[in-house]
This record gives sequence, C-alpha cells and structure tokens, in this order.
Amino acid sequence: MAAQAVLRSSARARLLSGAFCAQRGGPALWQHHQNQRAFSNGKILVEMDEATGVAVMKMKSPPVNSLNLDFLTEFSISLEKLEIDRSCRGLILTSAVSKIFSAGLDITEMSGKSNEHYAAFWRAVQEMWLKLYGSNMVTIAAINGSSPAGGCLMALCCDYRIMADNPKFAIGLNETQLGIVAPFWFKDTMINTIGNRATELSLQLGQMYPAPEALKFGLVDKLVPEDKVQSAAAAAMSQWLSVPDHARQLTKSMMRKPAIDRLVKQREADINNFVSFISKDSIQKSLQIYMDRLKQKK
Ligand SMILES: CC/C=C\CCC/C=C/C(=O)SCCNC(=O)CCNC(=O)[C@H](O)C(C)(C)COP(=O)(O)OP(=O)(O)OC[C@H]1O[C@@H](n2cnc3c(N)ncnc32)[C@H](O)[C@@H]1OP(=O)(O)O
Repeated sequence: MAAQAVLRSSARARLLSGAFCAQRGGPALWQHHQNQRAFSNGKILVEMDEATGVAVMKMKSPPVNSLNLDFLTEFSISLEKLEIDRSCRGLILTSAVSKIFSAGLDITEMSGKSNEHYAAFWRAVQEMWLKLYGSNMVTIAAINGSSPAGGCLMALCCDYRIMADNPKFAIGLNETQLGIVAPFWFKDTMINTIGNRATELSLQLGQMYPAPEALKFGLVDKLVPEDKVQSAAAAAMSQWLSVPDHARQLTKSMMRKPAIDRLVKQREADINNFVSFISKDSIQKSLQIYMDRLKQKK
C-alpha cells in the first residue's frame, strides 16, 4: 500500500514537472506511468487511474479559470477523449487554481469582439454543456473554490457536487448582476437540480450562495473541509460506480435528454440570439461597468 502511494506520488511529481505534457502545439497524447495515465493540453490536466477507471480533470488556467474559447475547446476535446475511452467510467472535475473553481465565462470574450467571434465562442459554450451534461460517465464536481455563472453551470452539469466548506467560496448563476441573461439551457440545468421556484429566485436575483447556503438550497450535495474535497469526491465516486453502468446511464439519459434535445433543436437560433443580445451597445456598456468594478475592488 505504502509502496503504491510512493509510486503514485512519483508519477505525480513527473506529471507536475511536465513529463506527461504534450509537446507545445502537438496533440495531447496519453502518457503512461505505472497504473496512471495522464495528458495535459495546456489549460487542462487529466490524470487517470487505470485501476479504478476514474479520471481527475483539473482546470489550470490562472488567475481564475475563466472560460475563454481556447479553454472551452480544450475542455471539450479532453472530455471527448475520456468519453470514447471505454476504460474510463468516472470523471472528477476540479480546479488546480487555489480558491477558485471557475470564474465562469470569460467576460473579455463577450466584449468588443466581432459577431463571428461571439458566434464561435457561444458554440463552444454550448459544446461544453452538451458534452458534460450529456456525458455517459459518472461526473462529480469537486468544487474547491468560488464558482460563479458558467463555473456554476459546469458544476451543475455533474451528477454530484461536493464543495469546500468555506463561506468565502460562493456559487450561483449571477448573470443578471452583470446585466445579462442566463439562456434557457442554463435555466433548465438549474431547475433540474434545485426546482422551479428556487431557480426563479436564484436567477432573477443573480444570487451567489456561500457554500453553507448552497447546501441548503441543494445547489451542492455535500460540504467537506477544504483539504478533504478530493478524497470525498473519490469516495462518492466509488459509491456511484458500484451501480451497473448501463442502468445508471439510461436513467441519467432519461432525466437529461429533454433538456439536451431542446438545445440541439435550437442550436443555431440560440447562437443568433446570443450574438444579437451581446453585441447591443447597452449590454456592452453593462459588461464594461461590471469589469471596471471587478478591477476597482482590488
Ligand atoms: C442570451 C444570452 C446572453 C448572455 C449569456 C451569458 C452567460 C454568461 C455566463 C458567465 O459566466 S458571465 C461571467 C460571470 N462571472 C463573474 O461574474 C465572475 C467575476 N469574477 C469574480 O467574481 C472574481 O474575480 C472571483 C472569481 C470571485 C475571483 O476573485 P479574486 O479576488 O480571487 O480575483 P480577482 O477578482 O482579482 O480576479 C483576477 C483577475 O481575473 C479577472 N476576472 C475575474 N473573473 C473574470 C471573468 N469571468 N472573465 C474575465 N476576467 C475575469 C479579473 O478582472 C482580474 O483581472 P486583472 O488581474 O487583470 O485585474
């Protein structure tokens, strides 16, 4: 047992030293070491334990893991790679950035850009949601920091959410606070988690919930001390993986397919809607004011 732990920690050291990383600009290939496999494509690091079939995906895009076009593209490619890997049954999504899970969509991707850029960006956001919400794997969010808006959406896409018990960390869909509107599929994802009334309150107010309140609302399933988030996620994962895959997957699909189908049917219309909304002068002004406030708070 101890020897295995040492081997694992040496694999980890190699991983962190870059031994597992893809060549710059090249494809992120699996690198093997003992019973660990890993790949990194820049903003995302994936470690897979072959013995358990569980992959840990760490978002590592400092300072705040904001979801820009590059990040979203890497995220979807990484997820696809795990999805088609039959030996991978479970995914733990977490952050390698201290105190932040993800700051949500990168606001600079939604300001002062061309309509073509907005369309490509929004398609990438949709793709991330379709892949994560529709994943066949067991997905567990190990929320080790704050998680507004798109970050909250990522967590809501998972099957189970474990958050660090720190009232300084908050989670929620705060879009209205930025003067923007969460689209119907963000709303559907939240309704499917906490119900209609709680979502109505939450979305209209753009409410961010400190971890203990998020637990009360059912926005997260469990709080644990900050240093136990990863181990609690691993323990929850083994419980989820004890259920036969086919039965769990069909059940998950039954619960989520209506929401997924709704976006798939209206994908282009949803992109056009986003582009015409976000390019309005009044919305651009709201985003600018929000960004200025963020910078001033320092
Ligand atoms: C029809 C549909 C239309 C529209 C739908 C759009 C849906 C949108 C979904 C979204 O996700 S919008 C994004 C919402 N996100 C937020 O509101 C988060 C804002 N950020 C924060 O609250 C905090 O930054 C924090 C995440 C809690 C971290 O706080 P901390 O004090 O640790 O860091 P700091 O605030 O100093 O930030 C560091 C650095 O990062 C920049 N930053 C932060 N968040 C974003 C972001 N989402 N996008 C881009 N950049 C972001 C921040 O400005 C700082 O930059 P600086 O160092 O250059 O000053």
